[in-house]
Amino acid sequence: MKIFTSAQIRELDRYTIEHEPIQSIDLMERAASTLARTIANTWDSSVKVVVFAGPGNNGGDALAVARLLGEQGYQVAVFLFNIRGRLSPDCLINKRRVQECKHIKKFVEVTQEFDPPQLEKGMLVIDGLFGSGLNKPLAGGFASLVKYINASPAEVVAIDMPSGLMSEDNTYNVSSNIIRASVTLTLQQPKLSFLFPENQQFIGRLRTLDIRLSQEGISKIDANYTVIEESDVRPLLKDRNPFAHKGQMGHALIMAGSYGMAGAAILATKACLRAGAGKVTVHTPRKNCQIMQVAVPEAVLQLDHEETIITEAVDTENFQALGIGPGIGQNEATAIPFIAQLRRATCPIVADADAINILASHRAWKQQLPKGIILTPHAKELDRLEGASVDSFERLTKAHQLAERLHGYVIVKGRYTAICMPDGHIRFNSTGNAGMATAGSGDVLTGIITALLARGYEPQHACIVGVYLHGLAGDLAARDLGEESLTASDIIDYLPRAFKRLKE
Ligand SMILES: NC(=O)C1=CN([C@@H]2O[C@H](COP(=O)(O)OP(=O)(O)OC[C@H]3O[C@@H](n4cnc5c(N)ncnc54)[C@H](O)[C@@H]3O)[C@@H](O)[C@H]2O)[C@@H](O)CC1
Ligand SMILES: Nc1ncnc2c1ncn2[C@@H]1O[C@H](COP(=O)(O)OP(=O)(O)O)[C@@H](O)[C@H]1O
Ligand SMILES: [K+]
Repeated sequence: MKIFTSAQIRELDRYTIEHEPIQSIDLMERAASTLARTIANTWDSSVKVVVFAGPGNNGGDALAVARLLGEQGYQVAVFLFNIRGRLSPDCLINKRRVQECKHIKKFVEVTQEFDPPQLEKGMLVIDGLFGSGLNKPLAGGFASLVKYINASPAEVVAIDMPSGLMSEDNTYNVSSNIIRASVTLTLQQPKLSFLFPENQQFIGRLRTLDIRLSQEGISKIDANYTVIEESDVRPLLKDRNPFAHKGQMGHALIMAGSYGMAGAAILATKACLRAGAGKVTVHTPRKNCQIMQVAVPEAVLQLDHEETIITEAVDTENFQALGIGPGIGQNEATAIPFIAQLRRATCPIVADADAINILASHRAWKQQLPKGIILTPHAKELDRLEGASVDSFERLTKAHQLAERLHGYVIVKGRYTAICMPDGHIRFNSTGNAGMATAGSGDVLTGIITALLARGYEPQHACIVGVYLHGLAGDLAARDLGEESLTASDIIDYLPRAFKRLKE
């Protein structure tokens, strides 16, 4: 699914109007009837409704919703904010329709002074002040109105977007000037800012309503952001040749673990085997020998000559992929061979966890990374690597610039893990759940992506399939076990079911 910017939403609007063809006022009516139907399905006509409409098309939608609810017997009071004496053409038409509607008993057009209505518990506020046309954060009277609504005990339904929230960049926004909705009814497609954790407080429960914008327009407009869906992943999966032998299924090298962190090596290695690699060799400190042999008997051990940390760079000619970093620590005696290893590797690489922390404390090394490298930081690791960010948008921007600079892939892990591609595209994962917020989940992802690279997946496909499968395994595990008790090992245990589901 594509995520469009506000400029692209306007373009898609225009495309639909021109090619369906449909009058823009009728498109607004179509959106409004979908909105009104959804509201009526949740709140019956005993609820008192207060509609706040702005001067643009978001306000136009809200006015049309007010009229439609009025016609269905809801008691609706409408406040239209027309401070500059300028309404969008469709907002103006809907203002007249509301004025003519005998079911709307209270209609106030605010041009200067505003005497706010009493908002009580049990009332429903419809927020139609601003949507995707907001061009700067709210201030002044609108900011005061937002604060007033937020302070009230009434429930708030936002049309398209909570007013005050920008579609993409909220870096310089003021959170107290943004509507906190309990439900957001967004039109056609979620907006980029909805994917960020800090914005969930504004959005509440999100519902995406299909208002039948042109499918042809949607496919023609090239989006920089997309959400990965199952239908994107299925065609990427490789078959296993019935005559396959393990030598053809990819030999992966995992460099992981230090004494006390053998678990990271175990999780990455097990996940790598479960994700289909033909053979997995683990390079790990000597002291991990016994535990590795017991925990993952399928893996081949390559022991470092040091007891407790990794201190060697090794030949990768016999391997088709290298996964490096989980639990390796940040000792300088590990850091030096680590960068040597990256320079020396002849196969695709996934670098995670301490690998990223080492790079963060040796900034100059970032220029020496091989092209096509896959980095898998969580938000904090990315902050260490690229400097602190004030919000997710800024962090995503930095990740995407890093991917372009490195000609590599930067996977920022989280609820909607973002894969930043070297060509500037960003693909968001849709699978996964809060049960996966548990130590070791990231090590499992490293193992999975390493296996896919070893199997011969193109790096971009290994990233897409890897994050999707990882989240899907987590979702299938959570369905059976619940989120609370989920462990990283459960994600590995459910990988077979995730593959099976995608291959069915
Ligand atoms: N393709 C779609 O998704 C459709 C969108 N529609 C609606 O149209 C909306 C977008 O309409 P518009 O482009 O008219 O934009 P909005 O209605 O979101 O806002 C634009 C108006 O707000 C003013 N404005 C912007 N920022 C401001 C600020 N910081 N302070 C004060 N005033 C500010 C602008 O000058 C303009 O008058 C969507 O959010 C949606 O509700 C629907 O009508 C139907 C189709
Ligand atoms: N709330 C969540 N929703 C979806 N996925 C999540 C959530 N929390 C964590 N995950 C996933 O779990 C993994 C956690 O990785 P990471 O933070 O590196 O953990 P660790 O360092 O403990 O292994 C990531 O792939 C992330 O996307
Ligand atoms: K709104």
